[in-house]
Amino acid sequence: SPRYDEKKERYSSSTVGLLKLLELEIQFIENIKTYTELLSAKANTLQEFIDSVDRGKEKSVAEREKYVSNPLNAFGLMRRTHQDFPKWHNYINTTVGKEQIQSLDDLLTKAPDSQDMKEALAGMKRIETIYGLQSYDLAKGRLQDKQYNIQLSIRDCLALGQHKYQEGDFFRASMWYRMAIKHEPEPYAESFNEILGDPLKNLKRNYARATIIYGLSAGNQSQNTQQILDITEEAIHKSSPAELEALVAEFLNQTDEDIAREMSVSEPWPTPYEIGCRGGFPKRTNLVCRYNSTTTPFLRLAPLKMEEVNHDPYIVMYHEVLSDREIDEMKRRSSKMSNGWADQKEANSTKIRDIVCRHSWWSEQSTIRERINRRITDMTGFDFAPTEDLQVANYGLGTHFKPHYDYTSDGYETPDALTLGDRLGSIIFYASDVPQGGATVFPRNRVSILPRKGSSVFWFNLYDDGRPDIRSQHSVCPVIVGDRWTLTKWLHIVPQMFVMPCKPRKKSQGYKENI
Ligand SMILES: O=C(O)CCC(=O)C(=O)O
Ligand SMILES: [Fe+2]
Repeated sequence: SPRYDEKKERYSSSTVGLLKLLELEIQFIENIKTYTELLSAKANTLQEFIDSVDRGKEKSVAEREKYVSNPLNAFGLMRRTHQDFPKWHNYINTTVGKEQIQSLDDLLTKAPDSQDMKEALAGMKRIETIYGLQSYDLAKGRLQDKQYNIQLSIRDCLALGQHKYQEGDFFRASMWYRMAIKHEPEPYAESFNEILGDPLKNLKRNYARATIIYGLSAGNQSQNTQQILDITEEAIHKSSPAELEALVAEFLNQTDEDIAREMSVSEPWPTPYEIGCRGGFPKRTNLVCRYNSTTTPFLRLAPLKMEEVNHDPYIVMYHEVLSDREIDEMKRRSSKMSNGWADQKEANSTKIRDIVCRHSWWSEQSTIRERINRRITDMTGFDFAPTEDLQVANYGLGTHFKPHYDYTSDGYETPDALTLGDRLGSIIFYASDVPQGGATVFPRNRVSILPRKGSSVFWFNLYDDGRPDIRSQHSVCPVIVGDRWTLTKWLHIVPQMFVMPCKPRKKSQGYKENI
């Protein structure tokens, strides 16, 4: 596959990008609307011409003879065919809406490329698998316990099925083909299929194929995938169209729920990360909320609302620490965003990278940035220059951050690491609410935090003696519904030398050597 083009506009990985894509579609349709109006105007004019010279009345030879026998008719006929015909011919030959066609050409160059489409498919797959959602719910606008008045089209279901098939996920491929088959006919299918292709072509065959492959591989671990593909191909090849039709009818006779349950028996158990994303961690009862008025002298005047999230390792939230005005300004100052990768180690690989979100460094000097940096010092007691950069992130379609560690020994190349040392602590400000999905999960501590606009979460990545604490592993669950914005600050160890006492490490902390 082609190398990733870093400079190309990415739409799928952030709501900022998706808004640009929506704008692109609006402009595309606007141009077609104008083009269609011009096309209708031309057709109207031609209809007026037809009406003005309607020759329908002179049907028989006798009538025609009578018509041309009159000099007034004969002269008119001569003049029209000599003078007017070439002009009508010219008119017909003129291209309608040249300007609009040019604009459509230009807009097409900005359309998402295949990488962008792959990222969107990967995002949809994350929403489906990490939350354990069913295709029949997704297809009908049901996301978890919320029903939306949105339906996927036949072509949407088909594209999702084809993606799963290519990925070798035959269970979900089969389910999505099934959704496409069961989809009610779409309006204008006859004319649209001429242009877009018929989505039902070979669909039943592909449904049967995916279902058989899944059935064979679920019940038979001894054969390899290629053997199973060959056996399936032979079986399908041998079946008559009527036999294939009967087989599909048999599958379709079962309910979606039954067939999904039957087929999902060999699906793996959810991982702790997935359980956290699904809200499956037990509720905590031994935690308190209080006002923090001790970290810095300033806080004695303006205490912060603090909520304990976890005692060991220490994870804490602060509420009402970022105002709407600050959020607006933060967004205004972060227009140029680039893709982040969930797996930095594969940064040079040509295969599709796991997109996190779009982010940018807020590196321009501003009083508001200094104010937020000072607030971080108030919250954490950490010392650093109030002119340090902050990172802004915006998530998109099913984008996520898989479980990782913020300390540099996990392979993150940070330019600051050499001068500032490792990332001792991390603080995330939530700059938006996220209605569904997008939790920050600490799988090893069974902690799941739902983003709340204006709140922040703070934790340590290292033990007191500076060694990595694997319990700080955390992740961002895929966003299902919402516009997730965050502001991140990594707190480095070197500037803390005079603030943090260097305590010996406790043996009881489950410390693991060199991970
Ligand atoms: O946004 C979040 O909740 C966490 C982000 C994160 O882990 C990171 O940027 O390193
Ligand atoms: Fe992180």
